[in-house]
Amino acid sequence: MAAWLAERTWQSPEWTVEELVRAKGSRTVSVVLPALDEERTVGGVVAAVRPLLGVLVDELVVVDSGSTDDTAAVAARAGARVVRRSDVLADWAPRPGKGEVLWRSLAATDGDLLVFLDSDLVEPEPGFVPALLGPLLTLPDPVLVKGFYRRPLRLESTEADTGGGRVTELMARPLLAALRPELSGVIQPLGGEYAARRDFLESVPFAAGYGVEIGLLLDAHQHHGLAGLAQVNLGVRKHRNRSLRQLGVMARQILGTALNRSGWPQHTSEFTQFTQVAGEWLPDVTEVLLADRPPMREVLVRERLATRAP
Ligand SMILES: O=c1ccn([C@@H]2O[C@H](COP(=O)(O)OP(=O)(O)O[C@H]3O[C@H](CO)[C@@H](O)[C@H](O)[C@H]3O)[C@@H](O)[C@H]2O)c(=O)[nH]1
Ligand SMILES: O=C(O)[C@H](O)COP(=O)(O)O
Repeated sequence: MAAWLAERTWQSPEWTVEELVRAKGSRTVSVVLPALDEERTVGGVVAAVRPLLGVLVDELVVVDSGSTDDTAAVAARAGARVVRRSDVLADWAPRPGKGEVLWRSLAATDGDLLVFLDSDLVEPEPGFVPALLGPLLTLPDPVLVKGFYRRPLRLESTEADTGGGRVTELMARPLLAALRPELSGVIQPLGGEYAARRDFLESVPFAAGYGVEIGLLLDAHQHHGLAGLAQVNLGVRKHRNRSLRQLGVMARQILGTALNRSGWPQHTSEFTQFTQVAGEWLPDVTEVLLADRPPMREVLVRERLATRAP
């Protein structure tokens, strides 16, 4: 792990866009933003990537996860192509959650490399995309490049605040240390800003909901070893923070995916939390979906066969 950390961690990524365009050659890049009700922030994230379109980036797609606000219109106005989750894979009824739209994005785009960025980022940096692409474009072995950053807990936090990433620090990193200690050098295992090779992404299952990042990390390591992973410093990341209660459900989903990848299969789970109503503590049960979607390569082969059938 120490050797990987030294060799595959870029503390100050310095690739220029020109260098990366040269290294890219004939390969293509799709940038994908999953979005559920992000009308306030999605335009800013699209605007941060838009200047790279036609230069380093070949397509910029917002995959809408069933928003009921103005996310799709705002994203389109800012210059992204908007894909609704029901626009692709018509035979697969959409499921809720982030993993579902990332999985569908593989069928909605055709870049050789994909970059995922969350659309709730506040003050996103234009340098995120070039930095994430650097290791994929300049080295032969990485298949997955994770971003890392300082994470303030609140948008209004001071410069020194590092209190964010509660699920990351209190669950995901301890869990990896127990289940897959080789991955202890990954600074932000859950981060939503990462880049990957399409051939890798199409070869693995996609976990439901918020399990998708830990699933991809564990699978990249399982199939490609530490050499398949890299991480780059993206500076500071601010986002819309969720409540502790919402993070509890997220943590259950991430735990389910990690256990699925470790020989304890789980497909759904009832997760009970408690709320105090008029002095009484009442249970509140959430059905947590833990089932994976199959590798997209298999799905596309089946789709092609179906369209060829008489
Ligand atoms: O059903 C959903 C839920 C979320 N999102 C989008 O996914 C992104 C991240 O979702 P968010 O709820 O903001 O997650 P975080 O609280 O930021 O959780 C962190 O940890 C998660 C678990 O690894 C990752 O999925 C996130 O990217 C990462 O930022 C945002 O753009 C959302 O709009 C969807 O598209 N569909
Ligand atoms: O990545 C995480 O740990 C969760 O998104 C929570 O992040 P926060 O504590 O910064 O809200």
